Amino acid sequence: MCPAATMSTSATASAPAAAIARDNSRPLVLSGPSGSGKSTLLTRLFKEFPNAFGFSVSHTSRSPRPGEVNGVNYNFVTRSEFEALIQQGAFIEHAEFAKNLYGTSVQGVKQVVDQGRVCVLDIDMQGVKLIKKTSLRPWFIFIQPPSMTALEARLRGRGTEKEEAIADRLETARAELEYAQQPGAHDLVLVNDNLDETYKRLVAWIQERYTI
Ligand SMILES: Nc1ncnc2c1ncn2[C@@H]1O[C@H](COP(=O)(O)OP(=O)(O)OP(=O)(O)O)[C@@H](O)[C@H]1O
Repeated sequence: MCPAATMSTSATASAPAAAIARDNSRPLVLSGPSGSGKSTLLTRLFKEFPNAFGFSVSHTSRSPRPGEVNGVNYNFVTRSEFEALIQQGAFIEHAEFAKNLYGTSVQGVKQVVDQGRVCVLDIDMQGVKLIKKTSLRPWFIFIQPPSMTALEARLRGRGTEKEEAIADRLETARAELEYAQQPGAHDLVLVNDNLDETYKRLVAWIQERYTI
């Protein structure tokens, strides 16, 4: 994997478009500290290109809530089915929350590709490390906050976390930023200072690699 290109709104470096084969079967992985702007950027992207992208449907062992549809909100399976899938190596990542298992499966990613969409994964650093062990060949984008101070301000400004959770997220962010410094960790590092500029650079980079 090539060293990541780092782009802030003032940088211009990018690989020549002609050198890269467009391949919509390659998943697009977005990672970055909580509060760095992943959801904001993805919301814009899905709105501008409504038919181009899709999220994979996760598996869960929890029961469906009223209105939830199997295969749409989640792939609902029993706990023993979930555990069998773990044994078969079906999951890129899985975790337990409130006594229920949740996971992202290789099959779930392939389903999105089969629907003719680019599969987008918004995952954390552990997920990035795990997906690298699969045969899915994703592109990796890291959304970097301009500074820890800015990240803290955004997390507070969002108003969705308690003070303790903010401290936890900042601690995790330090580890994620450190990992992102390693050569080959990501294909693109986007410093999200000016949102409009970051979004433009994200779209330009995606359009060099996918037909959307
Ligand atoms: N470039 C930017 N400048 C200023 N504020 C921004 C910018 N990008 C995003 N924000 C704001 O920062 C906050 C965090 O962004 P967002 O929720 O998209 O982060 P996230 O990376 O998806 O976090 P999480 O992983 O916790 O879901 C939001 O309130 C968003 O409006």
